Amino acid sequence: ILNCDYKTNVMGTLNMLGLAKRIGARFLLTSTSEVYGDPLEHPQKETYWGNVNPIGVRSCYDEGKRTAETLTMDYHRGAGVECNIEDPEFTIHNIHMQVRIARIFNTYGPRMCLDDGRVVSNFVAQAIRRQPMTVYGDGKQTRSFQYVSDLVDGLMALMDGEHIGPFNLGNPGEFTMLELAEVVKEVIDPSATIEFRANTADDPHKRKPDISRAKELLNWEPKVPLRDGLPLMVNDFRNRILNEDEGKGN
Ligand SMILES: O=c1ccn([C@@H]2O[C@H](COP(=O)(O)OP(=O)(O)O[C@H]3OC[C@@H](O)[C@H](O)[C@H]3O)[C@@H](O)[C@H]2O)c(=O)[nH]1
Repeated sequence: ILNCDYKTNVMGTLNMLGLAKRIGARFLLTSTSEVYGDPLEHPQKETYWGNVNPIGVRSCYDEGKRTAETLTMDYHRGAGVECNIEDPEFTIHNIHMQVRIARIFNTYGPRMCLDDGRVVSNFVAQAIRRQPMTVYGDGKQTRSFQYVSDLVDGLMALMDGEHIGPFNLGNPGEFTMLELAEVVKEVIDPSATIEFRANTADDPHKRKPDISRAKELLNWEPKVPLRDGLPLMVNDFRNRILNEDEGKGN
């Protein structure tokens, strides 16, 4: 049985590349900072090949996205070659597809799933519900959090521009999980508490995008720092959690 991540990222990408090739569409691959694995280079540039465990519990996602990048570049270079051996002329159509690749770093914002398990949505929902924020491991691992509207601007600049990528799309503002919990406390509830839990295997120790390439070639950089973006997400989460509670008759 194949893990869903692998099916989506490999077979899904292959199906969509085939469709894009058939209809002549420009193809956007929303790849991920996870292609860098537990990085030995910091911050991460697009030229870094990464440090991914090929047989670990996150491998289906990480390697699935890495394979998706490989397939996308192969289709771009014309590996989606079409030949017909029954054709006496034996014609070969070497089709070079228009592709774009974004490596998306941790992103947050309104309308995220309340319970998808990601750290920003977990901490915000927990603090609003007056539950302890669950910090995995020692909380000293870092991530760099991008507000959703910055990501959308970056993706549009990428699709409208002439460069293939890959491009890192992320906010270089880097926080430990303990620092993130402090910001959530400031914004939602100064009396919020934290609770330590075991971390998942192969969790990257640090992550921060080098966005020089996107700045130079896409003329893009994020505008919304965490302390400005978080309150916008909190309003939306408060409303939805309140509606949920009312729905239960609480
Ligand atoms: O409740 C939580 C959840 C998570 N964490 C920690 O927070 C960090 C970030 O975890 P997340 O699950 O939010 O995000 P990850 O960095 O693992 O992957 C994320 O970034 C790249 C995207 O492609 C992935 O889809 C996205 O989930 C990890 O170190 C994790 O251990 C907590 O401390 N508490």
